[in-house]
Amino acid sequence: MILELHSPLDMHLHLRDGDMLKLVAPLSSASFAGAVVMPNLVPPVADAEAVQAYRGRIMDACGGDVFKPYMTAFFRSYTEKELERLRDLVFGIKLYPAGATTNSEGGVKAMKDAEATMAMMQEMGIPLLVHGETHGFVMDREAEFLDIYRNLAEQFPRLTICMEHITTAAAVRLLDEFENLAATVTLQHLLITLDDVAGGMLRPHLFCKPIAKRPEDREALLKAALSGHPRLMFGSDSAPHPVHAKEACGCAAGVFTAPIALPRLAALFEEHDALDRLQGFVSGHACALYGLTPPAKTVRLERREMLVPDAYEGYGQKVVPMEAGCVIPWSLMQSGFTKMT
Ligand SMILES: NC(=O)N[C@@H](CC(=O)O)C(=O)O
Ligand SMILES: [Zn+2]
Ligand SMILES: [Zn+2]
Repeated sequence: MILELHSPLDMHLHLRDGDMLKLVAPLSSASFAGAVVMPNLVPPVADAEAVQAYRGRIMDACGGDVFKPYMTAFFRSYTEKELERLRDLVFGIKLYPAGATTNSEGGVKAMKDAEATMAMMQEMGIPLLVHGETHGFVMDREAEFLDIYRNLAEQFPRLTICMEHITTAAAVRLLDEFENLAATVTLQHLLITLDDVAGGMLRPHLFCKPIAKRPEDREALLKAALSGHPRLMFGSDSAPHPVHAKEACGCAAGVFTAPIALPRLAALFEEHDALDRLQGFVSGHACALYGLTPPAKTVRLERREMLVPDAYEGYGQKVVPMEAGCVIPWSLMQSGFTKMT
């Protein structure tokens, strides 16, 4: 059986930089027609020059693959002039609460400091993407942030606000309270709970932020994704860290899923008789919501077993994927169609 996906998009992707970028970019450009690339580099991508330079490095790393990076800038207080330059260069601006996750120390310390920039973004039609976590108890950080989302959605009704990588049933419910809220959900949060991360031996390659939550949260996320919720999109949040940073006492937060994302999503949606909803989840909803016209790219999957490598290595980097060593019943078909001829 062959499944064709038209212009699949990853709406939340970390490509990193340097040698790691060279290793992981082709693993995304092989599967997707484009991706929303996160700006949390060191230093963060926080001005027009940095956005343009990073885009160039990403395109070089993707080789000849048909792949459109939808760039983002790291949220800070921008002047109107800076935003006017950025709006033609970025898909959106990504807000990190200071210290909430990887490379977010330079993020927003108090939401009130962010309001002036958000008001201008609303007028300019620049989407706001948010890592929605407080600094509370680790299992409550997203739930506590929902009031902030509610206030922002009310204060800026014409601003599209994307709740990135939602992990709770409460966030799914909030999605239906405001038309200007959207959300991405990762592969891992449709599959695992905190029990998979820490219920037995601690599994560093399943640790990410926001942390995986309870079974009822996973069920709510899965139900919304399988039902084709029009404002819920796939965003892998594929977040590669070198194996020594994951298999460590202080384990970096991030799950690396880019190479298995589409085959594993096909298996999941097939398991729930929802394969017909996959196209919308990985492309249609995002295109409709944001008015995107991604490059035409047909990605073919076939029902042939894929053995997930123990690691991906190259350019002096080594990254362990989720489900390393496991068998997925779907595979990406190798086809020349995805290369620029
Ligand atoms: N999700 C993660 O656990 N980590 C991401 C950052 C982020 O998306 O929060 C990363 O860049 O490593
Ligand atoms: Zn995040
Ligand atoms: Zn992320």
